[in-house]
Amino acid sequence: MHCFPCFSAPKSKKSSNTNETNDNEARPHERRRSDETEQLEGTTLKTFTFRELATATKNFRQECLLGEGGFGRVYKGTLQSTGQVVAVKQLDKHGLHGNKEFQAEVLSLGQLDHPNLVKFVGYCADGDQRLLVYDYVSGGSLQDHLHEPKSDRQPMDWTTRMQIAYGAAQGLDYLHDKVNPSVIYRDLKASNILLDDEFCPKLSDFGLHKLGPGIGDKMMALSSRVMGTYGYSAPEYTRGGNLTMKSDVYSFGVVLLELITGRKALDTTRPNDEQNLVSWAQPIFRDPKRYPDMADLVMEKRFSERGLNQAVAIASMCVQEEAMARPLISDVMVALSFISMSTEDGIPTAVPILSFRDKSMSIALSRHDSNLVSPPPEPAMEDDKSNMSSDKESSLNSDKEIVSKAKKKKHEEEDSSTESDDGSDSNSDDEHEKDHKSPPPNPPIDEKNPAQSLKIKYRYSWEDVEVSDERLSSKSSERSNDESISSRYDSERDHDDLPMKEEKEKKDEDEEHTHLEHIHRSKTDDDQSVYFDDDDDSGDENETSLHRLKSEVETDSVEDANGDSLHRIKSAVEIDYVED
Ligand SMILES: Nc1ncnc2c1ncn2[C@@H]1O[C@H](COP(=O)(O)OP(=O)(O)OP(=O)(O)O)[C@@H](O)[C@H]1O
Repeated sequence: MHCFPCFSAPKSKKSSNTNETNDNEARPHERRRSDETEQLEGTTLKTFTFRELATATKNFRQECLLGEGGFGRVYKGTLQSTGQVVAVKQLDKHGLHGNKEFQAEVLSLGQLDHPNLVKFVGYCADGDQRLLVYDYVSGGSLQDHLHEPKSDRQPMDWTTRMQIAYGAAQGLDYLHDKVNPSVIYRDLKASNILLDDEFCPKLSDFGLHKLGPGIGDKMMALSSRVMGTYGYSAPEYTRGGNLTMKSDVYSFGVVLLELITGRKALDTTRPNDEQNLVSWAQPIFRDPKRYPDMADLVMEKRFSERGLNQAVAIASMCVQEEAMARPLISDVMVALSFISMSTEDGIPTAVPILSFRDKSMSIALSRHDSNLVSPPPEPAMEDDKSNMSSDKESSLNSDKEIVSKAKKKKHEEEDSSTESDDGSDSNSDDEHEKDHKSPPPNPPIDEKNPAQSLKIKYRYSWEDVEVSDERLSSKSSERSNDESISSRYDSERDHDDLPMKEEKEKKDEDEEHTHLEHIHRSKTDDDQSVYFDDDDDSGDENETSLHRLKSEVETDSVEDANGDSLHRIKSAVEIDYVED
């Protein structure tokens, strides 16, 4: 039931123009035939004939129909040539685009590859038929598991739920942060999160909006696809169609709430004030004592209260009305990595190792240097003398690592707008905007709003953990203006100062609604500790305990086979448990 997907190095995006060859004009050196299926050189993407897919799906027989969504019907099929089981999506004809446009879009889709995305296998553009072929994901959707469970199935336990949330966050983070140009998911919801046999989540339906209804079908587009799904769509999106990555974060928050509560995003069978999950949850967010009441009853309270509090806090941050106040999905992902590893008592013993040797990380480190956009280095380029290398290898060989070190991931700054949009949209007058065109001002802190104050502490600390030396120095000054809490805690530890302690207790009281708290403790530029406050609101003042998270970051550059300079980052995170 456990799934610890690791990152795959994203592929460099090629200009889709180079692949806009019409099927009939295919040049022999670009394609290789295998029966009727063709594989595009340089990709794993295949082109299929209509006949081949008709055979695979028994002529699109009803018994093979998996369901029908906004883009068309989906059939289960078996490819005759390989025996591979696939899902074949037959796009509705009203949304048809020209062959070249279609091919450009699917080729760009074919570049997306991540363990938490449904694998796109290939496509068919035959006459007026447009079909997309995906790996078949056997476990059904999250919607099925949460809201239409089979009677012979055990209800999903807490850890599985959090691992699904973590995996989905990784998939979304990949689309937002790891591919260039970024992809806005647009329609994240429980029915679009498919689960394999081991409950590993795979996001489906990503990047399809360009293949949906065309310009002539604008109204249809607005009503059925662009506006997303009611209950999941961010308020700014439903109101005015303003679509950003933060809209995806909102939808993610709704899914996380569904996982926590077992309630549907929209449930018209419930009383009026409970039909919309977010509206129902909002007043509870302001009253943490009620958090345990939110939990899905089928879990029979088999979860740690602390983990629950943290998960609810994250969800509350994601579904904030104000888009700018929502966290980046990368922040959410890191937070969930800890919660998803929690043991029964809520104390994480380990976090998964994540590998970063790709261009995205280089971009993150040198955000303004476009020359750094280069392919990922070959795996065995340089002897890695540090013990991080063995950690990395083991992460590749095993899905689950119980280790004390873990790789931390990068965070984009709010001003990384150069990567923040779906470039496929960039040359269109599409309805969404760049997520961050300029460094956004921090929204004013509303101390009465626990979600907001949580967010601010949280984001600052994570940025500090992972920034490079160069960035850290600039962050230090920023931090010094905003370190009321950290300096308070630091002084307290260093000097055991009684008045300060009293002040802390008062502060604790003031912040009794804060459940996920990260506090800076910077030692050197690349050796920092961050403390997770484990206060579970048990009321026992003497049992305050903290997880110490120590981060070490190392960077270097190496040359690839072409002599191009590649930047690498190695980072380790150590967690230990300290008594306050
Ligand atoms: N790769 C896949 N493997 C297994 N089942 C799939 C796959 N892709 C889609 N399905 C199933 O096919 C059905 C239709 O899926 P589709 O994504 O087209 O629509 P939807 O998610 O139900 O609705 P919407 O289009 O509004 O997102 C769903 O039951 C879905 O779970």
